[in-house]
Amino acid sequence: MIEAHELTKRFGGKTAVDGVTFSVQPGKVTGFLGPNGAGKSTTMRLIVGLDHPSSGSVSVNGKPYARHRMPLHEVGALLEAKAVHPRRSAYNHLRALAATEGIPASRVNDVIDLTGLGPVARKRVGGFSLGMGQRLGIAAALLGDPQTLILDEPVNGLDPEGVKWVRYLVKGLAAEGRTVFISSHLMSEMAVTADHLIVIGRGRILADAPIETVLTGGQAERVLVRTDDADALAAALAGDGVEIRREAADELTVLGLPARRIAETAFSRGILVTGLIPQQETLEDAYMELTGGEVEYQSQQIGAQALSATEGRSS
Ligand SMILES: Nc1ncnc2c1ncn2[C@@H]1O[C@H](COP(=O)(O)OP(=O)(O)OP(=O)(O)O)[C@@H](O)[C@H]1O
Repeated sequence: MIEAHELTKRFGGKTAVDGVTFSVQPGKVTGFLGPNGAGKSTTMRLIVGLDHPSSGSVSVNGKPYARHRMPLHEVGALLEAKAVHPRRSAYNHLRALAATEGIPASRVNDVIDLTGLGPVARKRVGGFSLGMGQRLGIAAALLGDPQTLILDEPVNGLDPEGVKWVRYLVKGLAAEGRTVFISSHLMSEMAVTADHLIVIGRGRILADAPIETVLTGGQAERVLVRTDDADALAAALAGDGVEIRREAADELTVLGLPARRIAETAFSRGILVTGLIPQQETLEDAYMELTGGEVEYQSQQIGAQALSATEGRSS
């Protein structure tokens, strides 16, 4: 389990992580989702002690990372810019790492097999593709068979087969009861991988909830209804906590009532319903709603800058 309390990190005048409090539970995949510059990598670096908090605290399995005597056995981390000697082979890199905590060579071979690195294990890491480098980072994270896994953008640079492999790997690790914390800016990937989501924007937590709750935005149910008598149905459905929007002459959006209740009301009044379609927000919609104002570099601003630069040239 990972527990952060009022965790803050400032770089000069810039607050990268702004008083975040959250916990990452064992037995499920927790996605850490946010736009570029949101503070995901900084938070993960703070968890494993690569950066020190300006204030607040964070612990892994009950203690700060640095206080674990055998950290590779407790926490496996894949973080960007991992220092790997480019002239060393993947096998030797993993052997050296394993030696720091007395991990046997057989385990090195196991993680090489598990991550599909076998054919390149004796090659120099300097010549690795981004995807192979990611697999090596994941192999290193798994070396100590840790209870907690922290993976920063693990699918970055992987081909579709690799992306799928990571998905099944992390789900399998969580199913074994491990704590899995995985960052991404890819909403679509998180939608099929994570059980729980922590959404961050400009260093602050915007949502911390099961994935289904984030998908529905915690909002009332929304159902699109097609009917031959929209006026009569709207009148029959009106009530406390119910919002009805007229979309077209024969179409209503009803918020706050389940589809079955709408069908029952229509049936009891003899109103013909020709369509009843529960609307599910996509994770992308939910994410845009959550992070809309929290993006560090808004695309329209970049557009506006480009436009003014063009105008500058033409004048
Ligand atoms: N060492 C540093 N010195 C100064 N500013 C930093 C440093 N590390 C991160 N930042 C700033 O802190 C903010 C958060 O960065 P961070 O890398 O944690 O975000 P992120 O969510 O991981 O983004 P990305 O998806 O782009 O990696 C950014 O504004 C970044 O520029």
